[in-house]
Parts: sequence; structure tokens; C-alpha cells
Amino acid sequence: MKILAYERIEKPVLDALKAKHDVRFFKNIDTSTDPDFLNWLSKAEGIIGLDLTVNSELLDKAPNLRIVSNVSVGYNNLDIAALSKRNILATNTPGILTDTVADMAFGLILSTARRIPELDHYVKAGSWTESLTEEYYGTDVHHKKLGIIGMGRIGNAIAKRAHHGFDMDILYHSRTRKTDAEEAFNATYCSLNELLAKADFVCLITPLTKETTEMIGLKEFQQMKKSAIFINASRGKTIVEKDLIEALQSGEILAAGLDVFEQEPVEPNNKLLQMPNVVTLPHIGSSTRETELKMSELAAVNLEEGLNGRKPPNLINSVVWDAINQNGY
Ligand SMILES: NC(=O)c1ccc[n+]([C@@H]2O[C@H](COP(=O)([O-])OP(=O)(O)OC[C@H]3O[C@@H](n4cnc5c(N)ncnc54)[C@H](O)[C@@H]3O)[C@@H](O)[C@H]2O)c1
Repeated sequence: MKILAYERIEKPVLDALKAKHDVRFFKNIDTSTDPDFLNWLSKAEGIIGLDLTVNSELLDKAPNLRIVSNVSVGYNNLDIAALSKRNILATNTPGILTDTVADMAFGLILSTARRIPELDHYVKAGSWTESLTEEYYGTDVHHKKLGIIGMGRIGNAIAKRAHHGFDMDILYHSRTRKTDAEEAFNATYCSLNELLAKADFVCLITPLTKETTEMIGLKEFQQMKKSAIFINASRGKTIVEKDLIEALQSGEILAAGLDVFEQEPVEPNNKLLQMPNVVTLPHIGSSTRETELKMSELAAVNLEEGLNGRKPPNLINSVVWDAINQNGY
């Protein structure tokens, strides 16, 4: 079968797919003009990859497509309505990256609060020549209030670390109440306004949807404590980035830890990159060697299952499955 593979997919998985199928791998190309890509797209039955924007325009050029297998849990790059309209299956890779992303989010909490990257530079620059004064002190993490916006799989894993490892009080805001998290981590459900006003750390880990786009802007930053540390591990567009810059510049909040940006890769002149109280990562939440491999493997299973007429384990648009089973491909 003809497969279009798009960055990012791990090499052993790509090689295994190539052994079974007719696969072309694309990276760093303009997907609206590259002739090889467009030619392959016109024949492909399956797409596997991470960063490809799949919308109606692209689907118009893919008449044979039956499945799009995303190598990530977030699928804001896929227009699910457009895929479903054409009876094309869409899959993602939930679960296997949960602990890895939660570790990273906690890394951002610790490194912003304890100013680890900033002080690392200080030591390596040879500036540590005398006993330190309070201008270099950090903020405690343990026994503080952690506010989690989006208490899903990753939100729960962050709460687990915070509750059991750091004796933190957990507040959360989510679309629905999560009584499991309340029982397991003594978490308290509250409105977004209450969470913003009370949390010492505000951690955003929702999917990017119409409802969550720009959900945190200047008004929300102004509601936070002046000592609050804001962590974004979700997607860059869940916040208004210029408002975050303003909030940090005017002292509305203390610091921020960011794995995601409005534009990725981040522009070198982005003001956030000049701020010592901002810890940045290159959208690397799930990117450990182990987890990236597992994600590619799971995405390949989803792809194979779909192409072979079996229900993929991580199907997003089950309406397509129902339609296929009623009418056939
Ligand atoms: N930084 C990274 O590298 C990285 C890696 C993996 C996932 N993510 C992001 O994390 C997201 C969450 O992943 P997950 O596996 O925990 O997903 P999940 O579906 O298990 O959890 C998402 C939670 O967000 C809540 N939510 C959705 N819309 C909301 C809203 N408007 N207001 C409040 N809460 C809302 C849902 O109720 C759910 O509890 C992904 O969609 C992705 O965007 C980032």
C-alpha cells in the first residue's frame, strides 16, 4: 500500500513500514507546492506523521486516503470534521506519553521556581565568587498550591507527582469534575477564576480546541498572584503570548515555564527568550528516546489496523468506523 510518512517518525518504525509498504518520507518541504509530495499525496492510502496540517484543502488532493495516523496525543493539526466528512479515519497516540510529559511539566515547575537554568549559567560563567545573597533565592515548590487547567491523563500524572512527591495542594479546572483525581490526590475542583486567584503555580495542559484557543490572556494573568508561576505544556495558542510578555514585564506574575509557543520553532527575536525568569523548551514534552519510539510504534499499529480494515485502537472519529461498517469503503 502507498503510505505518505511525514516528520516525525522514528527510523526503526519507518524502516519496518518500508519493508511492508510503498512508503515515501517527507521533511521540511512546502506541502502546498512540493511536486513530489503532491504526487505522492494523490496516491497515498495512509498518512503517518506528527506535524502535517490535514485540512480540506489537503484532502482535496488525496482522493485515495483512508487513514491519517498522528504520532502525538494532541491532534489540533487535523481537521476532524473534514476527515469524517470524507470517511477518513484519524488516530492519535494517547496514554503512552503521559508520564513523560508530566515529568517535563514538573521539570518546568522546578526549574522556574528554583531558577535552575539561570543559576546554571551563573555558575558556568564563573560569576559564583562569593556567598550568594537573596537576589538569587528561588521559591519553594513543596507545600504550595498547584492549579491544573485540564485534568486529563497528563493533568492527573502532574497531580500525582505534586501530591505524593511534593505535598502540594491541588486545585483543578476541567470541562467536567474528576472525582478519581479528587480521591487520589485530594484535588479540589474549582472555577477558572478561583484557580487563577489562588494557585501558586498555574499549569495549563488542555488540548488546543476552539474553546481553549487563547483561553489565558491578560485578564487571566492579572487574576493570578504576583508571585504566581505559569507553566504552559499544552499548545502555544492556548494563551495570548503577547499578554504573557506584558504580564511578565509588568510584574503581574513572577515567572513562566514554557514548552510550547504561538509560533514553532520560536522566532529568535521573541521577547520571552530575553527574560531570565522564563524557562523555555523546544516543544519536547514527550520527546525521550523511549517515548518517541513507543509513539511511532503505536501510530504504526493504528495505521496498519486501519488499512487492514480493523478498528484502530486509538480511533478519534468513531463515526467514520460506523459509516464504513454500514456501507463498506
Ligand atoms: N508539550 C508537549 O510536548 C505535549 C505532549 C503531549 C500532549 N500535550 C498537550 O496536552 C494535551 C492533553 O493531553 P492528555 O493526554 O492529558 O489529554 P486528555 O484528553 O486526557 O485531557 C485533556 C483534559 O483537558 C480538559 N479540557 C478540554 N477542554 C477544556 C476546557 N475548555 N477547559 C478546561 N478543561 C478542558 C478535558 O476535560 C480533559 O480532562 C494534548 O491535547 C496536547 O495538546 C503536549
